[in-house]
Amino acid sequence: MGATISLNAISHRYKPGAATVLEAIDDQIKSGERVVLIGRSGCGKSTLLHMIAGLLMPSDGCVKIGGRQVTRPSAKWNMMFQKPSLYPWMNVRDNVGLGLLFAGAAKADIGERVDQLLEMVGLADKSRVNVQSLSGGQQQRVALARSLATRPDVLLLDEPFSALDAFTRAALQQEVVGICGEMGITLVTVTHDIDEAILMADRVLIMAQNPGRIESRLEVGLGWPRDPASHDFQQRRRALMDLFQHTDSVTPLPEKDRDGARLRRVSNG
Ligand SMILES: Nc1ncnc2c1ncn2[C@@H]1O[C@H](COP(=O)(O)OP(=O)(O)OP(=O)(O)O)[C@@H](O)[C@H]1O
Repeated sequence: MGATISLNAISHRYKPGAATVLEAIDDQIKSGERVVLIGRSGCGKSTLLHMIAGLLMPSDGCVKIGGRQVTRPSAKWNMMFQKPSLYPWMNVRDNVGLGLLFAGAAKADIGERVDQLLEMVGLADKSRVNVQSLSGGQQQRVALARSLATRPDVLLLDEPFSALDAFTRAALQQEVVGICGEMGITLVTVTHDIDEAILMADRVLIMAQNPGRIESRLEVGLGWPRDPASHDFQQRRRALMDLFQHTDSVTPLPEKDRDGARLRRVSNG
């Protein structure tokens, strides 16, 4: 499993004559690679992720997955959002199995696959529980299991852990990276968080805004699992912070954002 993703000369305006949101985006993501898109709010990260998911077509250029142009969503490239968007009237296992049901899988196969997935995400004992009675982190695990059910080649995450507490977030970051590694899934994650980027990426694409573009790239070059307290992790974190600050300095920021940027720089050392 896994598939290459090529971003070919992508530019985008939401309407003819409107501002250019993305300009000349080019990148080749290898099969099984874990890539993080990072950048300031509004630089076009989600727009680009929606294009990879086939939810939005670029004005110019194209996305290819496994060499084929993406023109629509598919169960082979699944997207997970900040809010898990589960069906509140269903229990855990029915939510997880829904994609397989739509894909026409046999009931027995669905049951077996759902059991495996619930085991994988640590929710085997919650199988018959209604999803509304789960914590935010548990609901995200259900969404993760549902995303993995159709054995996707590509998993796309749009800030999926930002609403969770720090401990749950750290556990899920490591789990997702580990599961995608085991299954060979190509993983693209959007985040604002420098630590999350170093924790989850083989390679980080740093985006600048006005118009949105890839300003620089960082090969993280650390093994798995990663220890945020280690010297090497902290060294990569600083390298990414430097690139991020450089990107800020070449991008004129709106006045209202400047204090926030300065504060973040101070607090991140
Ligand atoms: N449906 C839309 N119609 C028109 N403009 C849009 C639409 N969606 C996003 N935009 C604009 O495109 C730009 C990029 O938005 P996008 O959500 O991709 O950025 P982002 O980097 O993901 O931001 P954030 O980190 O805040 O989620 C912004 O200026 C936004 O206002």
